[in-house]
Amino acid sequence: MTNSKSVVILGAGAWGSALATLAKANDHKVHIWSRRSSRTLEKLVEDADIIVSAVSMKGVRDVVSQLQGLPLSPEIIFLTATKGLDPQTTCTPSQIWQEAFPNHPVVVLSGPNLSQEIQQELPAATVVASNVTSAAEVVQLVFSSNRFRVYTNADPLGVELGGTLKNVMAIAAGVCDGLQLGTNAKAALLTRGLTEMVRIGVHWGAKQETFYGLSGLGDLLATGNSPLSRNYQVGYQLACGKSLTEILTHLQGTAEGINTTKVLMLRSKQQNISMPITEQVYHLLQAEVTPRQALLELMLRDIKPEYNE
Ligand SMILES: NC(=O)C1=CN([C@@H]2O[C@H](COP(=O)(O)OP(=O)(O)OC[C@H]3O[C@@H](n4cnc5c(N)ncnc54)[C@H](O)[C@@H]3O)[C@@H](O)[C@H]2O)C=CC1
Ligand SMILES: O=C(CO)COP(=O)(O)O
Repeated sequence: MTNSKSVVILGAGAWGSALATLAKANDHKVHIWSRRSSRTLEKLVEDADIIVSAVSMKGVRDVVSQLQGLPLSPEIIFLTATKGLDPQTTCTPSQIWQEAFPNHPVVVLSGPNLSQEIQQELPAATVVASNVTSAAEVVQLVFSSNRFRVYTNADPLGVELGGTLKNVMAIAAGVCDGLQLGTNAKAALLTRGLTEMVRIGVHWGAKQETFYGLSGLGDLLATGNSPLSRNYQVGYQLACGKSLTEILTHLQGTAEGINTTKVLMLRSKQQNISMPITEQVYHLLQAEVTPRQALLELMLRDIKPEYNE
């Protein structure tokens, strides 16, 4: 197949494996690399067309610096699928990739994509976003199929922040369900959660409308309503009385929302952005409030108009 691409996926976790399945099903040559791989990164990326980063946030700087020392073809497209924020700089993963590889196109992939459903071959849709449209279109072709519908978007920051900020709201949604607060409360939480995501995202330079698409609202609905989401599980189990340490001992994989909440708190304080839900999730994760106290704090805030806060 002439359009077959060589795709190297960094990270053999749940998401890296699911992305590998999708690209392989389209007859692309796929190699997965992990810290435990026997093949060296240098050998693997030799003929790569696309390097996909599907490591968790804590591994991003590490893999970036490993690649920086290697001779890479100038044609290589970097695709980042990590949903997190750098604790040191508050940068997004794509900003880290772009800074390290300024002459390569960087594409962001994000959407309502619970990996277990994708591995079960259930249908899903996602977004690939880049400042370089042609690179986003190459990635779109690599992953599109009759069970994975891929849209392009020209707002990489908005697409990336949609998938990242929603993890904090997914923790809150898990709390809401764990406390059995009902459908009205859940609808209110997700709607006000989206408002909060838009507020911070737009302040950081993303486009408002991006948050109403698949990577914002779409992912918020998926993870805020699914026990398959690790972030939702953290919130749900906190509401059931477990400690964060206990939850993390048994959790399969990474719940990025925990780190993201801390980074958001730091940045929103510096920039004076109001983020009441994120703030309560933060206090809850620090064990400074109980789930019920966090709920009361939110319900008893000053009353105000729905918009123009
Ligand atoms: N699982 C899912 O449904 C989805 C996950 N994501 C995002 O993808 C990222 C990865 O998630 P999962 O695969 O689910 O997590 P996971 O915990 O299953 O896997 C994380 C991977 O990162 C690797 N890693 C961590 N630190 C590293 C380092 N220093 N060097 C090399 N590799 C390192 C781990 O070895 C592991 O392979 C997260 O940011 C997550 O938010 C995005 C969409 C869907
Ligand atoms: O981002 C995801 C689905 O789109 C995965 O959510 P969790 O990381 O909470 O499992």
